[in-house]
Amino acid sequence: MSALSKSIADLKTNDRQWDAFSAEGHTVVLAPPGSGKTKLLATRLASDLLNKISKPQGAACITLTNAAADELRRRVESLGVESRANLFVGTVHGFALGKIIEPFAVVVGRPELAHISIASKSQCDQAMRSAIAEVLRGEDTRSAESTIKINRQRLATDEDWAKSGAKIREVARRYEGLLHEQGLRDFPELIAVAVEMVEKHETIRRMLVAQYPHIYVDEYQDLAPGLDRLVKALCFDYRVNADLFAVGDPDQAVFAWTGARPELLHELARRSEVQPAVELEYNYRCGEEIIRIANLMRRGRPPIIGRQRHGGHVSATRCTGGLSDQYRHVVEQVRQAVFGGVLLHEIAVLAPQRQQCEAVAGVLRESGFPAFFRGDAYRLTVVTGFIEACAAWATAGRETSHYRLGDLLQTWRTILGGRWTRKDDIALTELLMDVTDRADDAAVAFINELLDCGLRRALGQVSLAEEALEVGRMGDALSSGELSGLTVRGLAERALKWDRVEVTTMTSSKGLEFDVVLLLAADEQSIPSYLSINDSLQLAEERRKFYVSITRARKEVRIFYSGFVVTKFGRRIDVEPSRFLKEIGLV
Ligand SMILES: Nc1ncnc2c1ncn2[C@@H]1O[C@H](COP(=O)(O)OP(=O)(O)OP(=O)(O)O)[C@@H](O)[C@H]1O
Repeated sequence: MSALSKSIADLKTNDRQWDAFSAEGHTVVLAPPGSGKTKLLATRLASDLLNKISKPQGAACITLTNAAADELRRRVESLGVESRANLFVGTVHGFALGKIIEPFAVVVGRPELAHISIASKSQCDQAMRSAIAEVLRGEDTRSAESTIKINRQRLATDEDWAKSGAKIREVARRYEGLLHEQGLRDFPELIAVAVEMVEKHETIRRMLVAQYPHIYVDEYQDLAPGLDRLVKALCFDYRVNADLFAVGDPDQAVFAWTGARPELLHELARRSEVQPAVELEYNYRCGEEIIRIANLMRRGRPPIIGRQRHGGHVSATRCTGGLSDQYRHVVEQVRQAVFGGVLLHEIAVLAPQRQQCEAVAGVLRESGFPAFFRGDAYRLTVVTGFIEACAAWATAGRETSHYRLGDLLQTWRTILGGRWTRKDDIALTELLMDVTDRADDAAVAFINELLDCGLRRALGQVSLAEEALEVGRMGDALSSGELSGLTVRGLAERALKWDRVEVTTMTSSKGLEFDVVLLLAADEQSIPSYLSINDSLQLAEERRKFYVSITRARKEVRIFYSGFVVTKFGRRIDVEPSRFLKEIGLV
């Protein structure tokens, strides 16, 4: 039996997955945690590419992150699908830049957009500060930046801007003007430009739909309104129409700060052109007790039903000595889990704040348990992940690094795209062999060598502008930022996925799964954050983060709280345990 037939046979054992897999027309799948959403999406995409979509047509599959795109690509390949020219699997930014702006900028009379430089975060911050100072001289500037950010991410209409006040709009215009004067644009503007190009020009819609007659979207609830507008323009236009297959879960929406709104998925599911939504019900990940607890948070929504895993454990422990006491309890739990046979990388420590993640990772390491917190110095993307993997292959021992040269060269060719020649493979291989003896050199020098080896040329493609920005952040972090001084060996360690406890913020735990989840700081004002308590939308997001966090575990969830929090000014405030702990009956 082929891998694809086996995967299809698995879906047949689950009526709802099978309904979604075999649905015709626009399809929306609501998929609670661990319900096989990724398996369903990969199997459907692979099956459509092999049986339904004949070359030269292809498909566009939009994911939330580059890491998710990578995982999906890997799964689709493992199901026997070869890559083809018109197969796009990537983020909405990648689609907007590489498939809309780059090819059609000249067609719509905006040739300047065919060669864009993306502003870095510090350039954006600087432009925003200057715009606010120029336009709002002496006025109240407190909420200006956040209002402008959210309006731009949400592609605000004239009416929305009018509600924010004329001055705010003027600041936004000045901000964009300041970036343009330096030949720069930021991502919200590029998404807005791409949406406008698609909405205004039927020719562009026709050409996109001809290339990508099937559009697949993963994690719809977390993708901002720009993607929603693109989907509507490409799938619900009465003249040209791509077929939509969208999966997501409004209950797991945790990216509101990017402008995403879970209601967009509900609205999509209610559209008359869309088949009645298929709601998956089985959970293949969590033990029964974890599912029971998760169902307490589903508030009237159909319960999820456990499949495969018995048992499960969820508990809350009060650590009266505050966070440091909670860290000690984490160390003890890790010790017990390891003693019980759990592998280190099957243990995750989750915390609401980045600083707490850094601190607990430090305490674990001091106690002799390798622990890793990725942090936000740069994001893990195809190219930054490739750079780390190259360092791992070159220094961690080729046999033990878990990376294969063949796979690295495959990614190298994908990154170089049409610019790849055989010489590039030779150059990369020679560089990696050479670095083997220089594991203690600065990682930043290694990145410069990779850039000289052909990576710089590749990153000049407009479609890789997002990657170029992230590699720039990586370089900055390694040369003068929080990772400065890191060696190639240190960089390699970041790529390893085994033999260490994973420490992550609650938000970044999205999409991951572990045997044991240890959740810190479950006190009021911390979970939910004091900043969200008076805002119902933010509070709902905090609740979803908690729900996402506990549903990462297969076997065990242990939650810690202290009965007090310490403010950033060092003041102790006595508080109740998190309201979510009360909601699930643990306190
Ligand atoms: N029909 C099925 N039969 C057997 N196993 C399945 C089936 N569907 C899913 N699984 C397994 O369930 C596990 C979870 O699936 P998957 O990773 O696709 O979940 P998910 O819905 O994407 O999770 P989340 O959204 O919470 O990250 C995987 O190990 C997958 O192989």
